[in-house]
Amino acid sequence: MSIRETMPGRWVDSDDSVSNQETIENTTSIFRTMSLTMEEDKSRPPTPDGSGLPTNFHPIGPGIYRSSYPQPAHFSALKTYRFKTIITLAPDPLPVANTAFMVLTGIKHHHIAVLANKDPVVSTPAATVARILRLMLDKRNHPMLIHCNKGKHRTGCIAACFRKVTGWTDEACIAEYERHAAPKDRALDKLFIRRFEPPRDLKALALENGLVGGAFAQAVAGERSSRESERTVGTALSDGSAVTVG
Ligand SMILES: O=P(O)(O)O[C@H]1[C@@H](OP(=O)(O)O)[C@H](OP(=O)(O)O)[C@@H](OP(=O)(O)OP(=O)(O)O)[C@H](OP(=O)(O)O)[C@H]1OP(=O)(O)O
Repeated sequence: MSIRETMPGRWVDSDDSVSNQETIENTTSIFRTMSLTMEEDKSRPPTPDGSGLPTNFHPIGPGIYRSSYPQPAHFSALKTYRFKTIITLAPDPLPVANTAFMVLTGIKHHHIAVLANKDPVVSTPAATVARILRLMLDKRNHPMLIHCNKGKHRTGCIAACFRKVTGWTDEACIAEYERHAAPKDRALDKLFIRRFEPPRDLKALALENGLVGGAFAQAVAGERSSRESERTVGTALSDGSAVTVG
């Protein structure tokens, strides 16, 4: 069930929202009436761990988080993270409450639609992936939340591409994707991840911004260490070879 079906009548096209002060005041009042507690909001069951956060909320690394679609009931918990940026990968127009939440908390929003990998001949263009990764690799945008509808497939693919840019092996990227998408992990998602070729300029950005190794080191013990990741990405840049990580 898409997010749109769970919140009927609460959608406006993103360009209808917050176009002027009056709109902001209107949406703010709507937001205030709509901000439900976890108990009141039946649009999504309370987060299993009782954290008040969206389901599938996880850190990708210091300053970068991933999740399912935030609901009004999650806003108070999300506020504690003081996000500077939210990237929405689901194509539907934003709910009014989400727009008001971001306006009220001064969050910069990027709405960049990513396609589900359900048809072998249809996938998200490389330029779109690169645009999202460039935002993720810029620490001036952190702390950042990136989300889709369930926080499994589209977010999982983008997170895996981010990992590849930061030097992870294909196997480690796919293992992490599977951890979050199981039991509905998709073969076409994994093919998308394997086929993703990290652009050299994004590798340079990752290295420059300290997003290779360290706290962003590959999680799978016994495989490539964070130092090896740094070497891999660094070598790729110094000798100009196009490195396909993994
Ligand atoms: O298995 P299906 O093909 O029926 O998939 C359903 C739904 O499964 P469900 O009905 O058991 O909940 C998926 O949710 P899960 O697999 O994550 O549980 C959902 O994935 P999703 O929200 O995009 O996942 P994220 O990318 O946001 O992480 C998918 O949306 P699309 O991928 O956009 O097509 C839906 O397809 P449809 O109903 O045709 O729109």
